[in-house]
Amino acid sequence: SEKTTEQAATTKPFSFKLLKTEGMARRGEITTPHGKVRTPAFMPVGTQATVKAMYPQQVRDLGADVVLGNTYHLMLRPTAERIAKLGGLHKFMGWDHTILTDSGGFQVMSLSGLRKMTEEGVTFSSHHDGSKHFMSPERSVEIQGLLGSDIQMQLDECIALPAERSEVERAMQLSLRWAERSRNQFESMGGPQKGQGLYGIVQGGDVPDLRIESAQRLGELPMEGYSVGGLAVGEPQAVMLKMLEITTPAMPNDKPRYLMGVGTPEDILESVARGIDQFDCVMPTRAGRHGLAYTRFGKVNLKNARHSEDPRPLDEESQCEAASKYSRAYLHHLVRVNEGLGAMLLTWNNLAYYQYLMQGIRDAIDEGRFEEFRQQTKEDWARGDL
Ligand SMILES: Nc1nc(=O)c2cc3nc(NCCN4CCCCC4)[nH]c3cc2[nH]1
Repeated sequence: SEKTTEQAATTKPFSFKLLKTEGMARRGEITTPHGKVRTPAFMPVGTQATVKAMYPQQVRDLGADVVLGNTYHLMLRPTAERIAKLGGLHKFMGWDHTILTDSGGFQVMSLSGLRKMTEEGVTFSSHHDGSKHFMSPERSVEIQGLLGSDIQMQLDECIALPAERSEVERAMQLSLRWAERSRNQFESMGGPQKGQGLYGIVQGGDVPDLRIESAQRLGELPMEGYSVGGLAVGEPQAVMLKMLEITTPAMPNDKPRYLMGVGTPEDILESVARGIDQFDCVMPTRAGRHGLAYTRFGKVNLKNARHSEDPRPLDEESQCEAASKYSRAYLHHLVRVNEGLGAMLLTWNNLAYYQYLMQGIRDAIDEGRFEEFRQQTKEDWARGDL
C-alpha cells in the first residue's frame, strides 16, 4: 500500500547503538517501532499476554522497556489470528512499548506432548486439550508478525543438556537451516520495512567448536540481533558462563546479544560481564507467586516462620511500596493463608528489584565502574538479609 510521507518518516529502521563498553560488558540502546530499549535490559515475561499479577502500567513504572510474549501459548489460546483481528498484541494487552516474542521451539519441547520433528517443522499436540498443531520456521514468523511483535525469534531446536555431540550437532545444523528460512519469511512479510527485528539463535550445547561454528555462520545472515540459546537447560552455572566466554566473542559486536531464559540476579550480573545485552526469566514473577522475595541483600523466603512477627519491611529504602510499606510479618501472613495480595506484592517487589539491578548495571557501565559494581553487589548479596 502507498505509504504517506509522514508514515514512511516515522517507521525508522530497527537499530542498536553501542554506547559504552568496559571489558566485555556493554551499554547500548535498541530502537524498535514501539520505542527504545536501554541495555543491558531485563525483559519481564508476559507469556499469555500478561505479566502475571501485574498491571502493564505498573511494569512500565518499574522501568521495563520491553516485555516478552510466547508464540506457543498465544497460537493455542486465543490464536494469533484473533489477536491480529483485535489490533495486535500491543493493543490487546495494553502495552505500548516494545514486545519481544519467543518462536515456540523451546516451549513445544518443554510443554507439549506427542511431538514429531522433521526438516519441515514440528507437529505437536496442545498441552491444554491434546489438539494437533504444526509449527515451521515460516509459520512461527507469520504468527509473530500477526501478533505485531517488535523483536521476533527464529524457530530453532533447543536440546536439553547433557547430550551426545552428534545430537548437539544435528540440532545446531537444523537451527542454522531454520534461521535462513525464518529470515526469508521475515523479509517476505516486510519485517525490516516495519522497523521490526528478527534474531538468529546460536545453538551448540556445551561443545565449544559447535558454539563457535553456530555463532560465526549465524553472523553471516543479516539478522537485527542474535540470541544465545540452548543454555539454562539444566547445566551448572559454571558451564553456562564458560559457554558465554566462548560464544559472545564469536558473535557480531555491533548487534544486540540476548541470553534466553536467564536468570537469577547473579546469572545476569556475570553474563553482562561476558557480553550479554538482553535477558528474560520467569524467576522474579514465578518466585513472587511462591513467596520468595529478591532484595538488595539476597533472597528472603516469606514462607519461613521466622518472619511471622518481623515488623520490618523488605527494604525501607526501596522506591517500591511493596518493599518499603508492608511488614515481613504481613507478607508472611498473606503467603501462609495464600491470599492473592501476597503474590501481587512479592511479584511487584521482585520486578522492582530486577529493574533496580539493571539500572545499577547500566549506570555503572556508563560511569566506567562496572567491575567495582559487580564486586560490591556480590558482597551485598553474600551479606545476606540481616
Ligand atoms: N527459542 C528458544 N531457544 C532456546 O534455545 C531457548 C533456551 C532457553 N533456556 C531457557 N531457560 C529457562 C530456564 N528457566 C529458569 C527459571 C525456571 C524456569 C526455567 N529458556 C529458553 C528459551 C529458549 N527459546
